[in-house]
Amino acid sequence: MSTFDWLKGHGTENDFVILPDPDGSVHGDLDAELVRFLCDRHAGLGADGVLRVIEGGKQSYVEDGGDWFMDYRNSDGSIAEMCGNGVRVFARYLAEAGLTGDKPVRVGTRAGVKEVVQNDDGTLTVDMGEPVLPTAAGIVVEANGHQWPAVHVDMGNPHAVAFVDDLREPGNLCDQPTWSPQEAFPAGVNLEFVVRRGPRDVEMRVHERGAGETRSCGTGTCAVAVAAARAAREELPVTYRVGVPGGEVTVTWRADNHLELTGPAVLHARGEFDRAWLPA
Ligand SMILES: N[C@@H](CCC[C@H](N)C(=O)O)C(=O)O
Repeated sequence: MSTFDWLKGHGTENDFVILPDPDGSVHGDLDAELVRFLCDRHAGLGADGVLRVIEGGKQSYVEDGGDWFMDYRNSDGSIAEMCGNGVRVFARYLAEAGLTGDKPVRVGTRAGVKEVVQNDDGTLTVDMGEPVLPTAAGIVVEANGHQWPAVHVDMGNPHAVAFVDDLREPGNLCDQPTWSPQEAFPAGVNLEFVVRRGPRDVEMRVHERGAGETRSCGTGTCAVAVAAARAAREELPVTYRVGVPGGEVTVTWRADNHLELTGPAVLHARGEFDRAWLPA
């Protein structure tokens, strides 16, 4: 097929191109070059990542694809296990396309199945599962001539959380911040820089693996809430407000050790793309 449908959506301004592909036949294995082109903010549609929508039973990437499988790609074409803002936008798309009912939708990801519910106030809540805190200590993150100790939190995808005095300290984040030891994150890492604003209230910036600085990162907000709650020796359950450049979300670390992420998700454009427009 030379043309295909696309939509755009965002969650706290972490933005995505959505590619409906119910039986997986429109995009095959999804070419990394096509992803890079679609995400290009000058020559393409512009986005932090791509959410391909495949029926759970029609994909072959994971054992349990849920009701619908979210095939997530970063803007550089790389594959990521999970995306906390993306999964809400994904569920919003399913609802607006009439593909789900009132029940929670089970979204398959490379980091397991995530249940998403729509709330009466228009937000969506995702059960993000349990955080993993690898014991490795001594991780140091460096950006803009500053160094900070960082906490490793795995949310299905890898995060390093650094508490800073001022969110301006990491600079413009155009360059990839570095970390050591390198072996701590052999597959790369998402880096969060955080300040405390008050009790259970934090603000962050993020440099995403495979995308650069973005205006929000849902898995990153969960990693930050975990790092902040542990540092404050909070008892579970505990809820954090996490501010990001593109808005705010809430993260509840439940007594059963699961994290619940609640935030907005909107669709804001749609169209048809002709493969003939791809650069030769
Ligand atoms: N923006 C996402 C995370 C997307 C994947 C990430 N860049 C990675 O490579 O792990 C979110 O909202 O969680």
